[in-house]
Amino acid sequence: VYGPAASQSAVFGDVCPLLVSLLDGYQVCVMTYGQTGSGKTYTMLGSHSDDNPILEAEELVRLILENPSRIPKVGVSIVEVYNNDVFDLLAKDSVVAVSGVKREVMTAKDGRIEVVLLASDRERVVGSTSRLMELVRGGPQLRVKHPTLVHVDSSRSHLIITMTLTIVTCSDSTADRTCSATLPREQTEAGRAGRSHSASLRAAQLLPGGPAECMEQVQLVDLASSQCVSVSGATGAALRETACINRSLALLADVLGTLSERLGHVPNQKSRPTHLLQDCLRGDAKLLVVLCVSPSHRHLAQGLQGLQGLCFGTRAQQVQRGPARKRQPSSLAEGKKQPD
Ligand SMILES: Nc1ncnc2c1ncn2[C@@H]1O[C@H](COP(=O)(O)OP(=O)(O)OP(=O)(O)O)[C@@H](O)[C@H]1O
Repeated sequence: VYGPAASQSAVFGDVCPLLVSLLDGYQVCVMTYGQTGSGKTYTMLGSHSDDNPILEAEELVRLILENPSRIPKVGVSIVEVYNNDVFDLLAKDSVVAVSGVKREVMTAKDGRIEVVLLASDRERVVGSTSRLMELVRGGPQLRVKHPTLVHVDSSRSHLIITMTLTIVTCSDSTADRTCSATLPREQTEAGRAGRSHSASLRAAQLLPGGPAECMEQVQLVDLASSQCVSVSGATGAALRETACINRSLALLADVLGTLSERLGHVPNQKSRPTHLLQDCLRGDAKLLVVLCVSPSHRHLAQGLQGLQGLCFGTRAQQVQRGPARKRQPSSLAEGKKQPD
C-alpha cells in the first residue's frame, strides 16, 4: 500500500520487474482502477507537464538497448474505449468533444486480439526514443474528458496504450553482428516506408535455420472511473457515459471473478475493454492491477466499494491461474496475421 506522499519512482518499483518479464517473452499488462479523481491517470502517466518522464516507456527503451543481440521494432498504439466504441487517439489531431477515428477489433491468425489500424499507420513503428515519449505523452491527453462534481478534468473513457516489440533473436555471434548491423535501418527508413520486416528477412536468409521472431506486448490500461451518480452529479449524455463505464467495469470484475473461481468460459467478449484485453486476461499473462483510493474521508464509502463492494480488488487479487507462460517465438518464415 502506498500513501499519498509516495513518489512515482517508488510506485514504479512494482511495475519495473514486469517490463523485464516482457523482454523475457511474457504478455504484460498494468491496469489502474478506482473512483473518479483518485489518481489513476497520475499513477500511470505522472503529471501532464512536458518534461514529465513516462517511466514505463523509458525503462522499456533502456532494457531494449541493453541487449544488442536482438532486433527490436517498437510499435505503439493508443486507443480509448468510449461508450463501448474504440477510437484511435494517434489518428486524432486535437482535443475535441467527440472522439477521433473509430476502429474495429479483430482476432489475428495467432489468436491475438488487435485493433485494426489503417494501412498507412499500421504498426506505427517508432523510430526514436524521443518519438516514443512524444506519442505516449501526447496521445492520452486527447481522451474524452468531462467535469464531474468530484474531478474537473475527469477522463470518460478507458485508455489503452499498447507498446509492441517485435524481436528477432539471433543464435550465434555472426548472427548477432548481422542483426546489430540491421538495427538502425530497421528503426528508421524501412520502418517509415512500411517495409519494416525487410532487414529481418535478410538476416533470416543468412542464418542456418533462420532467426526466431517474437512479438511481445505491454499494455498500460487506465480505466475510466467507477462512479456513483449521486456523487458525480452526472446527467444527460454524461449519465449515458457513466452507465457504459459502470457496466464495462462490472463485466471486467466478472471476468476476473470467472478467472479466480476457475470457471470454464471467460466472458471476455461481452464488452469492448474485456475483449480488447483478452490476451492479458488469460492464465499465461502477467497482470498488475493498481487500485487507487481517494485519501479524502468524503470518498471513503466509494473507496471501500472499489476494494471490496464490487469485488474488483478482491477478485483481481484472487486470480491465480498458475505460472505465467512465455510466448513461443515463431520462425520468420511463418505467415503473418490475417483478419478473421
Ligand atoms: N500522487 C499524486 N501526487 C500529486 N497529485 C496527484 C497525485 N495523484 C493524483 N494527483 C492529482 O489529482 C488529480 C486527479 O488525479 P487523476 O487525474 O490521476 O485522477 P483519475 O483517477 O484519473 O480521475 P478520473 O478517473 O476522474 O479521470 C489530478 O490533478 C492529479 O494531478
